[in-house]
Amino acid sequence: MSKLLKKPLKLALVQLATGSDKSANLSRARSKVLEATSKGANLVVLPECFNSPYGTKYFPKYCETLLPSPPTKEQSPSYHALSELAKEAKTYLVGGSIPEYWEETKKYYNTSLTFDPSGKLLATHRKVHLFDIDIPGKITFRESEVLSPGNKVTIVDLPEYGKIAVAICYDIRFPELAMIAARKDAFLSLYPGAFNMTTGKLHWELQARARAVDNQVYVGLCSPARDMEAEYNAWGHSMVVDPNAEVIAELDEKENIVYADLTGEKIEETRKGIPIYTQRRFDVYPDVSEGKVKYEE
Ligand SMILES: NC(=O)CCC(=O)C(=O)O
Repeated sequence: MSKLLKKPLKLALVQLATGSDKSANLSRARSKVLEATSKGANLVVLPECFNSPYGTKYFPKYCETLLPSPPTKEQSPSYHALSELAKEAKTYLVGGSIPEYWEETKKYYNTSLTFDPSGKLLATHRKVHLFDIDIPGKITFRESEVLSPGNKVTIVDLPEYGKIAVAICYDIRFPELAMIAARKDAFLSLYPGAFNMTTGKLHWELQARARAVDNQVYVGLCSPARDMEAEYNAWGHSMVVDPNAEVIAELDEKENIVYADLTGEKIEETRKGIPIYTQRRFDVYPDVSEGKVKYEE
């Protein structure tokens, strides 16, 4: 038996078609998550900003209050919809992300909630690296105009399976998060994410495969479906990459669900063949998972 992934796990990534109607987004997410679990999924993932359009002007309009936890239904309909759905579908559920407003600090965050099959909240990840880029003539985006960053690495223990890491979209460009999680025995790094038509083509698959090959873990990227009528056109192409950095499941840009069967044996086999795990030279460079790291485990 593998120490990292104790038994096989069926992962499902829901590439949801999202729109401007929050309650329609929530009910569409419900039907897709139930579809995924009817096909045997044990862990289901929704995309970044699954309950709203993606864009800085939408964060204040669609935000919900999560603290103090648990919020009331009025404060966060999405929290309750996700919790009830995880329980109804009897699945671990990484609820993509939603815009959060924290009254105490008057700050907005891009926040992901993970629930267990009893509907209990297991973890909260606030996007650590905000998506601020400027590629002239292609795309300019500044999440930091509205959002504040989160401040910790999120590792979630799924007791029957093992540990997973959750981060959000642009976080994938910072290899430290996945590396730290892998060194702390996570078998999978998950990124609800909405890359775009410029950087999606360039870097979406590359980033997924890079995090997998660096750490010899599974990686899952879950995008919204592409909507060419929306202001922000998501790349789509939700995918699962194995510990050997091979893309084992991938969608095109349309709404759909992608599945992959993850095993501990695949991780062990990869690490045995190319044993970077025992070849690291912490006498030459520091281990980024040691020292000053802020975690939520
Ligand atoms: N929502 C995001 O963080 C987008 C990140 C992105 O497109 C990138 O290129 O990175």
